[in-house]
Amino acid sequence: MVRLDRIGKRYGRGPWVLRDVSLTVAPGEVVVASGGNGAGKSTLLRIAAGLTRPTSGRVDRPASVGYVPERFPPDVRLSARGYLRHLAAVRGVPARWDLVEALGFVGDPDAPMTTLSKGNTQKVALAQALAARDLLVLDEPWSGLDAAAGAVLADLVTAGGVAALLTDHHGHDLPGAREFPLGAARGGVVIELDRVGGRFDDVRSLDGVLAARAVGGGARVEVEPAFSDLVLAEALRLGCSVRSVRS
Ligand SMILES: Nc1ncnc2c1ncn2[C@@H]1O[C@H](COP(=O)(O)OP(=O)(O)OP(=O)(O)O)[C@@H](O)[C@H]1O
Repeated sequence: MVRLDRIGKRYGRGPWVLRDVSLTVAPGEVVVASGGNGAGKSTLLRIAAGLTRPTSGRVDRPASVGYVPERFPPDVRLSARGYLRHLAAVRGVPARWDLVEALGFVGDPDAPMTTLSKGNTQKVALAQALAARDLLVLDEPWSGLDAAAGAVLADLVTAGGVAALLTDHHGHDLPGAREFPLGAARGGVVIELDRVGGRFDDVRSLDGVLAARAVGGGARVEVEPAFSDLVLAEALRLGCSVRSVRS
């Protein structure tokens, strides 16, 4: 499990990005950090993974942590197989090429990573992280994945039994996942919708939507308070029904 206790973070003398944030993610639990752009989600994940030091507060993290950054470093010269082997050796975990295959990798495993497509690069990055034994920290892990790989990833994250902390701008449906709102989303209005179905992307892209998550056939949407009437009206116009509104 990972425990963040009253974490604060500011970069240099800049404003506080995180203040007094406490979060525990237990084994088998999936937590999705949510909030608008700049709310501090990636910062929180980097702190949880041990890549950024908090300015205040304390972090207890387990030994075996897998991390996927929002953007894959562009200068990795290794092949896909070489990269996986290298990171597995560094982290003391097995090199799980089977996970790369499960995600539907297409390409030459021995070609340089720089020649792979974005989605196939992401599959290799995910596979090295998913080999971790205790904690997964995944920043926008669906980025670049096709629908089939995205569904496999959702299964791997929820069935793994390890603690998982992630971000997901696209609001994938992850059964049992808990949301952890940050920044502006804390003051947002939460609207729960039914009968969203295939119109999820239309709802998510409405003006004023800070975060949106598919839940079954519906959605949970966090909205800037000034836009809540507009979002409600547009959601109804799209054919959704409103289950609840909370501010
Ligand atoms: N290395 C850095 N140096 C200075 N400021 C930074 C650094 N990294 C992040 N920040 C600032 O911290 C704030 C939070 O950034 P962060 O990337 O954690 O937000 P986020 O919620 O992940 O945003 P997004 O949804 O846009 O990815 C932003 O104002 C950002 O400019």
